[in-house]
Amino acid sequence: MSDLVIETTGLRKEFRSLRGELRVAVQGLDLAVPSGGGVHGFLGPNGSGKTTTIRMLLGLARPTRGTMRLFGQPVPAQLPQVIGRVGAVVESPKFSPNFSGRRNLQLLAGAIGAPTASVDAALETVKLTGREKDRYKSYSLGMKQRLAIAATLLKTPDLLILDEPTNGLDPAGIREIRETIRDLGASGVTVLLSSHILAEVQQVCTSATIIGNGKLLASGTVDELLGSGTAYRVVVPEPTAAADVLTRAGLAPSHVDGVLHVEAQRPAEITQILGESGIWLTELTPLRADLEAYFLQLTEAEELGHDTHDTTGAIA
Ligand SMILES: Nc1ncnc2c1ncn2[C@@H]1O[C@H](COP(=O)(O)OP(=O)(O)OP(=O)(O)O)[C@@H](O)[C@H]1O
Repeated sequence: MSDLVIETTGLRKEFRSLRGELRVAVQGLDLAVPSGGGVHGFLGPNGSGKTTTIRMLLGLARPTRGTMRLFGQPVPAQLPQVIGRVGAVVESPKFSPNFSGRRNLQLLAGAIGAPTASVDAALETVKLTGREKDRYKSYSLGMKQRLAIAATLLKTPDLLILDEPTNGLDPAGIREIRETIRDLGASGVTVLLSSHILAEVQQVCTSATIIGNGKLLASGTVDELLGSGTAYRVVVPEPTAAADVLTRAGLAPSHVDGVLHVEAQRPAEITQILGESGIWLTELTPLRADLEAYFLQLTEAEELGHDTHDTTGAIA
């Protein structure tokens, strides 16, 4: 039994333009999203292939090549077996503008055979309680987006796929959606959150996959992604002794006012080397401030190396 909710191997999608040109939206993508709840970021610049990947996973587009699994089941072949466990907001859902948010959800619940109680529970989860009796057309964009998420919750999904859910929202709307997504992830639902906004992934996600030009660039927990190959500020009681130990282990640090700056793949490398010599850290801080530098570094490298005839991505 696979412990991955989403798994793609060598996934590829080609489009042919009206002029007959080949456009490769997704190029051999291996995506692995672990089960067990939490929010997994699917991060990439505009046009990097996120929506196309999601559409293929949901059976809305056919892959050119590659395999996909949801809950260990091959899709699209077994999609009918697993789709009941998946909620998705890919494009704006069609709600009746003159009905209230609650009435819209009641109709939907009736159509899919969900219990009436699930409507109020879903409204509460997305914090629309209090506004649920207002007409849909009076809702702000953020409220409409939260109602769309509520609609997916009626069938209590194990996996929720949200494609750029904060697009077009004002700062208050963005904050509310992010809180809702974080709460859902914490409640045990696995959420795939596609985004081109680095700060969003950093704030909301526990793990992430970064893509550029339809290709995998990096994947891991947000901490791992931040900690990968970075420089650290290391404070120890005896910096000279610590510098000797680190130098002997191949991580020659530089001294800055009694503080060491050390390049390492992972922070654990530094703690282990020093700990084994009986040197205990007072402080260990990544010097790179956020995911942004890492993301730009990855996507710029990809942009420089990519074949312009074969890809269509651009740096956001
Ligand atoms: N139906 C289609 N026909 C032709 N090209 C397409 C089609 N759908 C997507 N593409 C192209 O594939 C590439 C990837 O698009 P996609 O929408 O998957 O990217 P994205 O990462 O979701 O971008 P965004 O953040 O802008 O939504 C783009 O260059 C897009 O123009």
